[in-house]
Amino acid sequence: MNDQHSSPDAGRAGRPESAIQRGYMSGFGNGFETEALPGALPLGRNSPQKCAYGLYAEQLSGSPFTAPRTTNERSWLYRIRPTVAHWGEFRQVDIGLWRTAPAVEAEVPIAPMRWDPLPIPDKEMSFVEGIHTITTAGDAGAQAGMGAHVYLVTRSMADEYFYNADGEMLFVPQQGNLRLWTEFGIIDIGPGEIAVIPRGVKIRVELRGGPARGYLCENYGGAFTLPERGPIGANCLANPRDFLTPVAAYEDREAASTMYVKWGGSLWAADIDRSPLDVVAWHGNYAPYKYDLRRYSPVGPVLYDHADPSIFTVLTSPSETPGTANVDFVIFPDRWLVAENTFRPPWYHMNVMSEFMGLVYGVYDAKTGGGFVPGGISLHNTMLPHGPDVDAFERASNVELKPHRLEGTLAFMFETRFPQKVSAFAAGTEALQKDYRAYGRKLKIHFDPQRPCAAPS
Ligand SMILES: O=C(O)Cc1cc(O)ccc1O
Ligand SMILES: [Fe+2]
Repeated sequence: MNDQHSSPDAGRAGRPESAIQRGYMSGFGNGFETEALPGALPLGRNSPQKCAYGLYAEQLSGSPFTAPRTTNERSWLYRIRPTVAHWGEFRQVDIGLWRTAPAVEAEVPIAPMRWDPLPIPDKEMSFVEGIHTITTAGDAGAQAGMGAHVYLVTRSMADEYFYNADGEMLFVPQQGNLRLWTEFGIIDIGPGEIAVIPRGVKIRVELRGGPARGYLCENYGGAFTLPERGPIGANCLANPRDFLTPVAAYEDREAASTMYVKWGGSLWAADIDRSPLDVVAWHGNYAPYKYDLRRYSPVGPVLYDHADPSIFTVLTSPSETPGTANVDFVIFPDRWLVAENTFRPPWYHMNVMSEFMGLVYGVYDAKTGGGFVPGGISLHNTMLPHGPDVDAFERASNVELKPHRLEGTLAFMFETRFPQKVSAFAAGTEALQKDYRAYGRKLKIHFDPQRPCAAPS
């Protein structure tokens, strides 16, 4: 745990070195308020002439000042030093395999693509070093689109901090547990959970236990929010109360450190001499959060047919066009399948949105023939045909249709309005499955003009 201790303990000059509070506040997009020292948060105002404890006030704006109320996001941070005082001389450093849209590096085949899980290397890799971009879409500079990455982490960041100016980051852990030390407090996540770190929020990513692998959606567009529920009403899907935002926790710590910033598609580094995670209190609605995907309450067809996957949207990043998401984060969790006289897995389809999929655990019901395994990735790009593999088709066409519980499974999709470009790394890695492009050709012809009745064969 580095040299943080439980709160508060005496450090240099008898001052507490940190106040490490653990805990979360419930709700989505609330106006939260939290303080790690009593009275650190100014009452009834944002900018007192002098802040309590000699803190500095700083506003972090996630939306334009003038955004409508529903999308207006900002927080007030009361910190030991404002961010500008943590600002060293930045130099551009190697960004490794992290790419930012627009990044046209490889020919994108007009074919479905699939990858085996990227192996976790033996060498030491921090979160910042371990980002492997698979696809990019849109244009980060235009605040549209996303990057879809796999992170491989084998070491904790130590005296290293990071913030992303290019997008907010949605973590989808697949293996191993992470502790996200953020300016706003501490978030622990593992497989089955997600976390969202808004654009500009400083973090230090630590391992809790063994190495970690997961997926990361870098959303360049509008902040993720909950989808409308329409006629579903006030309950089910992802319920706001299950989203958890950490309580304030700060470090008052001097140490030679490095601040990394991803800004304009490049990685920048500066030497700093104090922890920038020095926010003693904060209030506002722009803050990181986590969510346990197993709390998701799916709603689906209870009589017949297969509904569009939008029923499983956990979070959506809207674009300016209604109903046309910059990115949707959609999951395929445990649930009952009960539809009568129905081909229950996903249908064959072509989609104007492009689909990046991952598997956290279990088996995905459209791909029962193997090849889409936990930690793996598939890409079904704009208007490219896809659907169940031959195994899934034959099974689901012939199975006796009793109520069936899909158990121990969690697949997800980053679905964007933009076509996805494949990174040179993803196009060239051994993990790319060369034979996946042909899976559709294994489907048999069942057509028989003499047999109008669709009885199972
Ligand atoms: O292609 C996929 O596997 C994802 C998906 C699932 C589904 O149930 C309906 C449409 C869709 O794109
Ligand atoms: Fe699809």
